[in-house]
Amino acid sequence: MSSSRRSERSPLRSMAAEVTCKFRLIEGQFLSMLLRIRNPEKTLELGVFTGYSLLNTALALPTAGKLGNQIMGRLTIRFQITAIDKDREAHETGLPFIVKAGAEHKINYINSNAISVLEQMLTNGDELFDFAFVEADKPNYIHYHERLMKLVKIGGLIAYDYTLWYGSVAVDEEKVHEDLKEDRSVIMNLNTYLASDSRIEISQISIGDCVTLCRRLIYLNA
Ligand SMILES: C[S@@+](CC[C@H](N)C(=O)[O-])C[C@H]1O[C@@H](n2cnc3c(N)ncnc32)[C@H](O)[C@@H]1O
Repeated sequence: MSSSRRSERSPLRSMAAEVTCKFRLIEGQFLSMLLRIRNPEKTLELGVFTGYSLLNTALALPTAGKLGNQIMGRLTIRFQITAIDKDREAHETGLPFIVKAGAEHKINYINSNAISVLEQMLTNGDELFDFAFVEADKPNYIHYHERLMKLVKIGGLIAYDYTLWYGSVAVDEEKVHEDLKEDRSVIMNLNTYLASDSRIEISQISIGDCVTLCRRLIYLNA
């Protein structure tokens, strides 16, 4: 892209950045409120980046029980959030803020590809989660969903972020910016998939760029 084209687009980009910040703030408040209402013990986050939603989650979780049980005289830490991301550098950038907020001990950060960690959890038969927040690579959302259907408790919640994809899913394709087109079609497929999945009930919350909440029902399709 030429420098003149770049500078032409910069006001739009800075406006988009400002809108995104506002989205994120409102979404963070929503996430905190949801967690305080649900009071989950064990949560999962796919896609941490610098940890904005992770910090919101950590601060919303109850303090009681953050340190686990006394087992044979030893204090074992029961992590309440398992947070997975392949970008360690981003996590390390945000980590000082998590430490400053006194929330680090609630987090079990795993630097890895999310699918392989979920597969490992299924193989190990790990304890199920009460809540999962998904904001990693959009093309894998459907693959995450299939695994989360087995890793989140019946009655537990899965939240998928960005399910309006900057509003593009509601706009004719020819009017959509080139940069958004690929993930728009991925998100449209996901939305159709979730809407027809009888193992869950869903609610698309028009907050930030939309969060789809899925409550796991009885596992119908064995
Ligand atoms: C939009 S950011 C997440 C934002 C974060 N939840 C927040 O509140 O700031 C997406 C993150 O997903 C991570 N990611 C993308 N694909 C992934 C994968 N296959 N496995 C693990 N992490 C992945 C990226 O490294 C990136 O940090």
